[in-house]
Amino acid sequence: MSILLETKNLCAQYGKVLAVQNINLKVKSGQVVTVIGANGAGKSTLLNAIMGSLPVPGSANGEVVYQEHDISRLIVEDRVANGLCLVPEKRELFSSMPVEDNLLLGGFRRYRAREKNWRDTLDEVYELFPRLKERRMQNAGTLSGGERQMLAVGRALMGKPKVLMLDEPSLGLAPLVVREVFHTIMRLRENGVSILLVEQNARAALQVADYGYVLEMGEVRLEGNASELLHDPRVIESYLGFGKQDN
Ligand SMILES: Nc1ncnc2c1ncn2[C@@H]1O[C@H](COP(=O)(O)OP(=O)(O)OP(=O)(O)O)[C@@H](O)[C@H]1O
Repeated sequence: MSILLETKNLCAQYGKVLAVQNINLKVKSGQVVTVIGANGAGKSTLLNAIMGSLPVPGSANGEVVYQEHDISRLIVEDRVANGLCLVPEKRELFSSMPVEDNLLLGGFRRYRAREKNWRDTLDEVYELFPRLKERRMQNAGTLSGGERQMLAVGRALMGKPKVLMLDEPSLGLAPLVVREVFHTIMRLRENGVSILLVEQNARAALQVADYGYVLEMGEVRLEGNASELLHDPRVIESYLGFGKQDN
């Protein structure tokens, strides 16, 4: 399996505060890789550093290597054009616009690049999320939490990303909807999308992932095959809870 995305000694800071340091992470083609960790561990910062979307440009150093090219100096738009896409924790939908317009905006870059058949992806997204098709004329701001999450993922898929980065996709969702979200992640993987998944719901994340990293205070403390991490006493004690089933 070839390495699609890799970080080499990636660091990011806010002013003088180092929020993530020396992260060496790999996403191989077709894999789901998860980064788990407590509040404030640096998970979102890591995704933003990979995407080039930190609040202050240039506040990351180290390398982001994508398909063997160092992309760490590219602006966000160019990283998107290369095939990276981030669904941020806040989803950032256009609330006063209908579902379908939000989705079409996700394909705007491909439209502008005169990519043929870019609109066909809309049917693929509707096939994956029939609920969005039913609600395609409804304003995004009136959707339920789970539907908003589907729309955020659907909009990202309209750009045909090769690596989809998801920041806490299960946040604030009811257990049944969380299950649906993780089911979707498995379906995306079957469709050939590689996924970098940041989650506080460690158990569910490790259950769908191939490989995992445990982030503590900005540093990788543990890494390994997800199935091994699920049984690692340190992970169980700190992130899974004694005998606790999240879903
Ligand atoms: N814009 C910012 N300015 C200053 N400090 C920030 C900023 N964003 C995040 N931080 C700090 O960086 C650290 C890492 O935050 P980050 O949001 O990456 O953690 P996280 O693991 O994603 O947490 P959570 O699970 O709560 O979302 C925290 O101490 C946070 O307070």
